[in-house]
This record gives sequence, C-alpha cells and structure tokens, in this order.
Amino acid sequence: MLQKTVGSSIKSSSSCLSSLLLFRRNSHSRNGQVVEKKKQHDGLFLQKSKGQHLLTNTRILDAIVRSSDVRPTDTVLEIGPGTGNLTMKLLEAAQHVIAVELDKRMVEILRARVSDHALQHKLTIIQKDVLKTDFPEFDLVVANIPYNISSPLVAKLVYGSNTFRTATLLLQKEFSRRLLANPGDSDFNRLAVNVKLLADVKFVMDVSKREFVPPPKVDSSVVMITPKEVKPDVDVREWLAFTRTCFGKKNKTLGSMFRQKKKVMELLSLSEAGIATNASDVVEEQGDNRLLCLDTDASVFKERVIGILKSNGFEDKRPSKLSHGQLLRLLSLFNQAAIFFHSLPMDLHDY
Ligand SMILES: C[S@@+](CC[C@H](N)C(=O)[O-])C[C@H]1O[C@@H](n2cnc3c(N)ncnc32)[C@H](O)[C@@H]1O
Repeated sequence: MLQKTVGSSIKSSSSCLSSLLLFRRNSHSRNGQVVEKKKQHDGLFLQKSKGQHLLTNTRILDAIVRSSDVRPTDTVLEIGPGTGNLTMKLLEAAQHVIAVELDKRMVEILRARVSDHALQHKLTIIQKDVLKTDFPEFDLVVANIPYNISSPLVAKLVYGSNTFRTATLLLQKEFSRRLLANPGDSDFNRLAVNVKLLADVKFVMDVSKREFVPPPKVDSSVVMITPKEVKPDVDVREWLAFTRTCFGKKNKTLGSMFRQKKKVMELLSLSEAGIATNASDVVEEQGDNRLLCLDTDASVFKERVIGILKSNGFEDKRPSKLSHGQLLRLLSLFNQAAIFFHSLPMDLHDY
C-alpha cells in the first residue's frame, strides 16, 4: 500500500494531538511554513489512496478562511477535515462546522483536538464516505478535499439538492484550471460546461505542493464555486448525457461527430428508450404524436439528426466554441424531434 507516516504513535488522544497539531510541538517555523521534523514520521500512516495530504501552513489556512467569507452565523460543511488544521480555523470563524471524514483515526484525532479547546459543541462529525452521505443543511463549504474524488464531489455539490452560498475548495491545480475554462478556450471541457451551467467559478489562489505533509506530486489551487440564482430549465440527465456525447471529441465539428455510424446507432437506441420516458412531454409540446414515430432505419434517422444541425447553423460548429445558450438550444431542438441522449439514471461518477 502507498503510505507515508507522520507523527508519533497514535495510542492516546494526547499523543495524537502532539503528533499532528500542525506538527507544532516538535516542529519549527520558517516564513510561516510549519516544518515537521523527520523523527515525527512514525505512527500515523497517511494514505495516498485517501488523498491524505495535510495543509500545514497557517498563513494559507487563514487566507482560505478569509477568502471563503464565512460569517459568524454560518454552518460550514468541511469535507475531509483530517487532523483538523482547517477545522480549528473554521470553528473560530463560524457558528457551527459539519465535518465529513472517512478515516476513523482522523476522526479520533479531530475529536480530541477540538475537545482540548472546548469547542466540541460547535462541531458535528460524520464519519462516512462523503460521496455516500446525505448532507444536513449548511450555508457554505470550505474544504481541502481528497483530490481523487474531485469530479464526483463537485458534481454532488453543484447538481445535488442542498442549497448553499459558496463552496471554497482546495483542488489539484490542473483540475481547477479545467473548472475555470470558458467557452472558446482551448481547454473548455465537459467538466466546465456542466459545472458552469449551474454555478460560477472564481479563481482564489495557487498553493504550492510544498505546503502539504506529505507533499503531493502536483501544485494546488483554491477556487470558489457560487451556485447561480437562476438555473436553466433543462432535464439534467438529458443535459449531462448530451454534453458527454458532444464533449467526447470536443474539437470535431458537430456535423462530423453526428455522421459517425457508431454515434448514430447509439443515439437511435437511446432515442427509442428515451421516447418511452419522454413521450408525454413531446406530445404536449408538438400537439400531436407524429414525431414519436422514430425512424428505425439508421440512415433516415441520421439524415434527421444532420438536418437539425444544418437547418439551425450547428453543422460546422465545434462544441467547445458554443455558449451554454447555444448548447441548450441545440439540445432542445433534438428533444423536440424526439432525439434523446440518456436512458439510464446517472451516477455521480458519470458527471
Ligand atoms: C487532503 S486531506 C485534507 C486534510 C485536512 N483538511 C487538511 O487540510 O490538512 C483529505 C482528507 O479527506 C479524507 N477523505 C478521503 N476520502 C474521503 C471520502 N470519500 N469521504 C470523506 N473523507 C475522505 C482523508 O481521510 C483526509 O483526511
């Protein structure tokens, strides 16, 4: 197993605390950076598979809390509190913190640390996998998340049922750049198009890998995600399946993408399945049921798909250059013509 060890032996809560409270007791500080000594690297195994890279620079922890705009009346959701370096700062700033942590050892350390400061009444710990947890109500999210679940976690926040003001997240730098990309940018992608349908994303700051224990291989960035107040009226499952189709090869024109035999056959069978679930909506919109007689002949079906692209000026367009408004219009034109993109319920990992 890929593991790193830190801290002295985790045998009692006090030894947990001495080992991991920003490594203060046996550490020295250089330019705000708390540096742990080698001798502390025994006892608690930090697991790469769980993304256990602890942020130890108090200056950066403070900057994250400041930029997240926490109010004293807020309940903050923290995902992956680890040993509580960020949690302690959030407990100072907010009314309440809900911390979701998978690792029992981290939970024990966090509980002991918070009790030592008599702040346990302000903290709720949920010891579970965040992707399998229904969140209680919260006002905002502030978290240094495990990078291996960035995509499904952002999807859970943005496409989930909780309403919140903002989510300030420390992410892998490359992932944050993908999230920040806009239509027309060379790196505009499916993640960005899906997140930005429902939220705005703002860059906050870069954080060097040197600020973590153990240092990850790559640098990180903080971004703030703000859900849009007005959300587009679209079937989310259709949208997500549509963008998966369009952004699979985002630099192809829509015309060449939808001329591929494989794509046509896929869309034909999805549309047959989709008609069963969407039939009443289509009939309502069209006023009759003519469009529900889907062409079972692939070549006729293909001509219909291309016809929609051609007559609406989309044939030569590349998905990465289209705005959300244009993509929504194209999806609506397809759906009105009983051409559907999804059949099965979506899973978080499909986003
Ligand atoms: C990057 S560390 C952050 C630790 C701490 N917030 C800090 O900044 O020092 C990520 C934390 O998330 C936890 N974690 C990993 N996968 C998780 C999951 N699926 N659900 C909840 N917590 C998870 C890890 O155990 C680890 O404590």
